[in-house]
Amino acid sequence: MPSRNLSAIRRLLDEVGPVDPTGIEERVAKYGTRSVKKAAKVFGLNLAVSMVDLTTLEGKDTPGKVASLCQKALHPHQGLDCPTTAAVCVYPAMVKHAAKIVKGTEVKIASVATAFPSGQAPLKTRLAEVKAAVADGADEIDMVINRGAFLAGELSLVQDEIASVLEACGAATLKVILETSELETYDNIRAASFLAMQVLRPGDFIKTSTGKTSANATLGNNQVMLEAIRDFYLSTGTEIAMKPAGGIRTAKQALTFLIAVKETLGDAWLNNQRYRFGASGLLNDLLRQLVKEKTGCYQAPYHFSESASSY
Ligand SMILES: O=C[C@H](O)COP(=O)(O)O
Repeated sequence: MPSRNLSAIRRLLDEVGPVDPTGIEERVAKYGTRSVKKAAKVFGLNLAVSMVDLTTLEGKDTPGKVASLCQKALHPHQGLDCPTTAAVCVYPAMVKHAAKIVKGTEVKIASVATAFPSGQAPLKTRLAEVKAAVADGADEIDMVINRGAFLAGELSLVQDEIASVLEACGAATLKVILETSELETYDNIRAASFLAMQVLRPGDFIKTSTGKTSANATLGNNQVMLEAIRDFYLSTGTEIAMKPAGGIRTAKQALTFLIAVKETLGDAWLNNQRYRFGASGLLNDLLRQLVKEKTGCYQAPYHFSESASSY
C-alpha cells in the first residue's frame, strides 16, 4: 500500500469541488431506464461504431493479427452501410504494421505508449517509447498516469509527467488513462481528471482504464469524468474529450454510456472527436444489433468475424 498524503488532493478538491457519490449513483441509475428504439437506436449504434477504438493489447499480438484488425476497422461488416471505427489501438511495436493498412484513411492509429499498463518505467524510457510510436505513425497516444505518485499526493510530479508526455506527442492526440479502479474514490477520480485537464490541449482525452485490472469502465466513473469535463469547460472554455475503456462488450452498455454523454455534455460531445469507446469486444455486438435492425433477424455470433468482414 503506498503511503497516503491526501492533503494535496484535498486542496485540489477545495478548488474544483468534491463529488456527491449518491448523486452520481442516482443519475447513472436513470440512464439504464431510458428506452432507445428504431431510428434513434440505429443512429446510436452507428454513432457507437464510429467511436470505437478497436483494440488488441495482448502479448500474443502479431503483425498478421493487427493487419486483420485494421481491415475490420476499415470494413466492419460486408453488406452493412456503417462507418469505420475511429481508430485501432495497439502496442507500440505494432504501430508500423497498422500504418501499412490504415495510414491515409480515416481510421487513426492509437498506441498505448508509456510502459502500459503499469507505467513502471523511468520517465525517459516512457518518453522515448512515445516518440518512437509517433515516428512509426501513431496519431494518438494513450498514456497511463503515475498512480503511486498520485495516491502519495505528489500531484506536481504527476502533472509534470503528463506535460512531458504531451510534449513528446508533438501533433499526436494524447489520451490520459487515470486507471480509475486504482484511484479508490470518486473524489480521487475527479481530482485526477482536473490534474490532467489543466495541462491538456482542446481535443485531448481523459480515459478511464487500461482494461488490464479487475475493474474497468463503469457508468459511475464515466459520469464523474463527464461532469469534470463539463465543469472544466464551463470554467475555462476548453473542450476535453472522453474515453471509457475496458469491459464494454454490449451495444446496450454502449447506448447507455451515450445517453450519459448526451444528458451531461450535450450533442457537442456526441462525435468521435469528443468521445470514444476503448474496446476489444464491443464492435461485433454493435454490428449484430445493426443487422437485426436492418433485417429483423439476429445473426449468430459466428457470422461476425474478429477480423475482416464476413457477412
Ligand atoms: O483501452 C482499451 C482496453 O484495453 C480494452 O479493454 P477490453 O479488452 O476489456 O475491451
